[in-house]
Amino acid sequence: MDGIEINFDGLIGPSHNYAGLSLGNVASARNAGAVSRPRAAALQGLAKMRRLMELGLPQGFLPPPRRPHLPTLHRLGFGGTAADTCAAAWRADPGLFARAASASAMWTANAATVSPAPDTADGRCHLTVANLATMAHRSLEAEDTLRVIARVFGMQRHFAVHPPVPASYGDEGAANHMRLTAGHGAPGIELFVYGEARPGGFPARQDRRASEAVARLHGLDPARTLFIAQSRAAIDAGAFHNDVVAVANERVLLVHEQAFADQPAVLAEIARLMPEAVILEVPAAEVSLADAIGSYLFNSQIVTLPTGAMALIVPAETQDTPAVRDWLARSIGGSGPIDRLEVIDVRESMRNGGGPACLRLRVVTDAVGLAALDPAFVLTEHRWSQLHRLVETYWPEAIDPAELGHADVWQAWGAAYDALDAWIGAPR
Ligand SMILES: N=C(N)NCCC[C@H](NC(=O)CCC(=O)O)C(=O)O
Repeated sequence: MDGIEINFDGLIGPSHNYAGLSLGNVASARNAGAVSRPRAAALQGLAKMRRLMELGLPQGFLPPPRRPHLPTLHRLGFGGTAADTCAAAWRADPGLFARAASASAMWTANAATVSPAPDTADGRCHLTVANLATMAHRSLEAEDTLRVIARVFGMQRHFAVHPPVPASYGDEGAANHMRLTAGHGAPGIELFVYGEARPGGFPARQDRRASEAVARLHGLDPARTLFIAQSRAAIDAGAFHNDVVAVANERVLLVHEQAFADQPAVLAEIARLMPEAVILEVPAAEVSLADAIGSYLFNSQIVTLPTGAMALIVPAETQDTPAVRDWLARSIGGSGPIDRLEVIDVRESMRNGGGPACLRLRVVTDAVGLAALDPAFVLTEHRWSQLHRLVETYWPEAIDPAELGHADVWQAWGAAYDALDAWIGAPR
């Protein structure tokens, strides 16, 4: 198969705010209560998509679901019109309203787990939507995500879309999944990283049983599938997803020395299964876990450019952290496997713990599969400009979380979703 990777970035929604909802995510906790800038946030996300398009890569987007999530507020006993429901929920419990209003679906690395066709038993690309069951605000995403993923990947000859695994087994999607392969279109090995909770420690958000279920649903070869325990040190330092301490692309694995519980055994097993793998292990002595997590070095995208060269798309925060900046200067380019560095600004998302890699769901397909995608969600230069204009027109400039439930705030979001729906062209 001639493998092509397309990234689907989450369009950052008009309700983007800092509510401090994610225990174990240090950036979310640190910025709780700060004023957010939804328009700037969405424009930063769009600029990242544009940069990847300029690098010659296909790019898609997934739209933000409507917030506040009225069905949840109704199920929680708030009723009447939308205005009544929101007013009552905000009055009764602002924290609960904030959960229903979060724009967290922007982090599409948590939308689904994707196994490309060369790895699966039936030769189709399989996607399992994540249940995101561990965090209340994120668990609201699955229903809408399933609907939009089923629409984008509706062509069943090429894609198989699975609903989330039962919520008793937390699944956070591609953020805890990596694939190593000689080339996108060749069979690969798939690595699922799960966490184990420590009493008193931060929550482990990926259940091993959920990962095993996804591997079964996708028809993966057990001999080419690894289930890897995340290190507790990483979880407790704030690596609430594996993609905060590791990232892979084709034959390259970039990983912090303290990412996995039994790292030497894991790396040996990877080398045994895939001798051509190139493992770039960053020693803790050079970049501490705290610096890795603070700068989001590993939440970078590694992409293969049309020339075959690889680029590392890093957040600007990596340049503010001396140990990380120096490691990048030493390690990228030259004789290493990653040829160039692209620094991008997604600071609004970063302040909620979402870097470049969190904002995208990568899907490997081929030219025929690419043509089968719903074109409403694939960007051309023209469609990117239209989306940019729409965000400039409708997205609010700032949100103070202390005012989240005020009617004028959430009503403005409604106008933005209506405009977006009209532009996309059909109900989602
Ligand atoms: N690593 C990946 N792939 N994704 C990042 C997700 C960030 C998200 N932050 C939040 O949900 C914070 C929302 C708030 O506090 O307002 C989370 O913790 O689930």
